Amino acid sequence: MSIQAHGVSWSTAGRLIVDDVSLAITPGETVGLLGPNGSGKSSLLRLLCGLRRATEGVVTFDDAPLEQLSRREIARRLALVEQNATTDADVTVLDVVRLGRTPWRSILSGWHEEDSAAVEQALAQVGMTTRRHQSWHTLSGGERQRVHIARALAQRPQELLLDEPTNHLDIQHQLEILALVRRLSTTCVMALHDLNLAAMFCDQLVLLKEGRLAAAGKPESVLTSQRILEVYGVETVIERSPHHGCLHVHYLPRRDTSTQAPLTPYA
Ligand SMILES: Nc1ncnc2c1ncn2[C@@H]1O[C@H](COP(=O)(O)OP(=O)(O)OP(=O)(O)O)[C@@H](O)[C@H]1O
Repeated sequence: MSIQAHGVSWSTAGRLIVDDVSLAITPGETVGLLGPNGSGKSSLLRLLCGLRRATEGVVTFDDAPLEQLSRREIARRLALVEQNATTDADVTVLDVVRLGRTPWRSILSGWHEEDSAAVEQALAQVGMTTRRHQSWHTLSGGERQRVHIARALAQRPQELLLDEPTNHLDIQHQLEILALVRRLSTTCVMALHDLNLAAMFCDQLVLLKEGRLAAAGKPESVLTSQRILEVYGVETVIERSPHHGCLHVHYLPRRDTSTQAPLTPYA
């Protein structure tokens, strides 16, 4: 297994945020982390990469407890793309992507051909090659997101954790970034809100409800109408799309239970 969580819990300020979560992520898989707002997705991602220390349970990488790995070992093998990460420094796109090479360099080592190749490939993968000299502060939200992903890709990690990577992206770029993530041989775990995109681009899904694991497995076993109703309180009809072959979730308007009125449009 690549990453495993064994009965992981995290509490803060007397509140249990992540509650006894166990999961096993197979190398090379793309895993979607789903759940309503506040269900603990970001917190679990932070526990998986060691930014938070579990109050109970253990996270392992290739069966080694996370605590036994040095910061450098973790930084080399794992990259995290957080939501809304920003900087006050006056840096260019290239500067940000080059930061992805930091774990591979020491104070004494120079900048190598391999570092340049990784940076160029990452810029090309997110379609930002021609923007390399643009100031970070002048980028749109979606462009910043793509540059963050390029920084993570330049790191050439074994595991890539992404917190809502499609946030700020228009639909074309959402599809492009998720297709890119899916194509990578890197193990990817990403928090997502869009159930349809999760069904299209993930091998496995992990669904959280109030910090607990509600379901985990292939999209077909996790995304059922009954479960979506239990976890999100939303009625759905789920079918296999005749267009792309993946599950498609249709969200149904709320029924007016007081009048038993038929389904009405959201508007
Ligand atoms: N450092 C903290 N101190 C106090 N509460 C926290 C802290 N970090 C997270 N929480 C709380 O834990 C809960 C889970 O937060 P988290 O960000 O993990 O959820 P999420 O599923 O990623 O949510 P969203 O979909 O809205 O991004 C929230 O209620 C949040 O307010």
